[in-house]
Amino acid sequence: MSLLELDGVKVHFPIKKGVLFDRTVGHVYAVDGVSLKVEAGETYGLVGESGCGKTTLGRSVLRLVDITEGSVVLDGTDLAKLPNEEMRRFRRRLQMVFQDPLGSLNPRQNIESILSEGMVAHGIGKNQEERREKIKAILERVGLPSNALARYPHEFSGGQRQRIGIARALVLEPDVIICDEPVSALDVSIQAQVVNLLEELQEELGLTYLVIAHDLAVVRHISDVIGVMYLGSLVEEAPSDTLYAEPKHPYTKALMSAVPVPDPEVEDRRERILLTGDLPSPANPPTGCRFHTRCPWAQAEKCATERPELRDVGGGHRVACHYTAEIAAGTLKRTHGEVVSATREGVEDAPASVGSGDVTAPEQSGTPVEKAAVEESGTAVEKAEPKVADEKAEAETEPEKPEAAVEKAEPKAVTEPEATDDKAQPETGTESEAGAEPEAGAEKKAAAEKAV
Ligand SMILES: Nc1ncnc2c1ncn2[C@@H]1O[C@H](COP(=O)(O)OP(=O)(O)OP(=O)(O)O)[C@@H](O)[C@H]1O
Repeated sequence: MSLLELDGVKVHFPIKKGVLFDRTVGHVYAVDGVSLKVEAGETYGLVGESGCGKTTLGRSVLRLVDITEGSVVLDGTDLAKLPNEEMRRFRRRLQMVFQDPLGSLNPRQNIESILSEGMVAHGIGKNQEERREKIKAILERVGLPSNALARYPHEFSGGQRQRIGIARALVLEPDVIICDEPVSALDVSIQAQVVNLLEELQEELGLTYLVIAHDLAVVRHISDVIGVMYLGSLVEEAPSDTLYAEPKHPYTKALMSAVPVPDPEVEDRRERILLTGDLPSPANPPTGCRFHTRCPWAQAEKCATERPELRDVGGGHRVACHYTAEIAAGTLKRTHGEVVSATREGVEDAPASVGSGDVTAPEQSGTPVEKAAVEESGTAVEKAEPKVADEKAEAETEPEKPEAAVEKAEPKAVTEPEATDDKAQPETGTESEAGAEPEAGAEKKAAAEKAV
């Protein structure tokens, strides 16, 4: 049995109307029947356009959103069926690292307080002394100075704040960490360091990751298995190398065809598949195959009426398409869309994204994340080190202006029913040393996310 197994997970958000919002007039089919398995010690990468339901799926695993249907089984226990109290205990084993490190850290709490909170809630450490020692060790492990304990989130750079987010997950000794866009809010020069850190921690601590990202480069280098999501469901899943070498679903093919060839000396003879049309609304998804409205090979009737299952085509490669074999053999007529030859010029001019979404292709070799791939040589890690030192120096010598930091902590609407009833309430009266007046929304969000 796999460590984490999702079976037919659906998350449908009701659309409410009426003066009291008491009339349900439809649903947003954010996640619409996802089944996947994450093996212990491995990384499952989930990619897809903005709005395809990646984040909702990640949150459903932690039950931060209500699961409409399906099961989420962690180590033999179906989390979807657990009473709230028991689920809270299970949350220690499932931690989340968020995209916006500042927004998910309470600006009024110092790092020791932020990291201790979950430990106290889950009964880790006999006393604060013991917890502090553990926090210090973990801060050191994630590359932060031990004097970080008494400092506040705004005093750190973006990369350091993400390290704090990772440390907050690690102190609870989780089995699975869900990383939601773990590096997309970071400067590209810092991204590889954080990716490297996640990989090193996985090796040392035997962690299991579910990594959600729109950036194919990040997912490729960190994942053992990759799942491609489109409009609430998986359209393809395969071991990382297989998916990149042999994408079979038309949507994945289109994504991959936007990936530039890294070597400028190599002539790129591939065809680029340009998708037509926008991503349909998840409140009104197309019938049949969800992708048929944009698929270059969509065939009349069948694709518009029958929803394809995710079928195993061998070697752990699963594809949800009625015509996988015919498309691979080149025997199926293209019905619409455009295929252009990818001359080097064409590729370089082409945007590294597909359709209306924001799935971005890996950039040319030499980008920080590509460098992370050369870990065998140690080059990426070596290159990353001086920058980490820079980051430390930056935080020690030039703390960010509190006002600017607070501005960055954009409050997002948080609609996490479970989290709000959880214990996490921001401490009151503990204003930051710098006297920053954090926005209430940011604090609320941090409190909700911290409840994970
Ligand atoms: N609480 C909610 N109520 C109603 N609709 C929601 C809610 N949360 C998400 N949605 C909708 O569900 C769909 C999937 O959203 P989700 O955030 O999971 O997508 P995503 O792939 O993670 O996108 P992004 O990368 O932009 O975060 C979107 O159409 C979104 O508007």
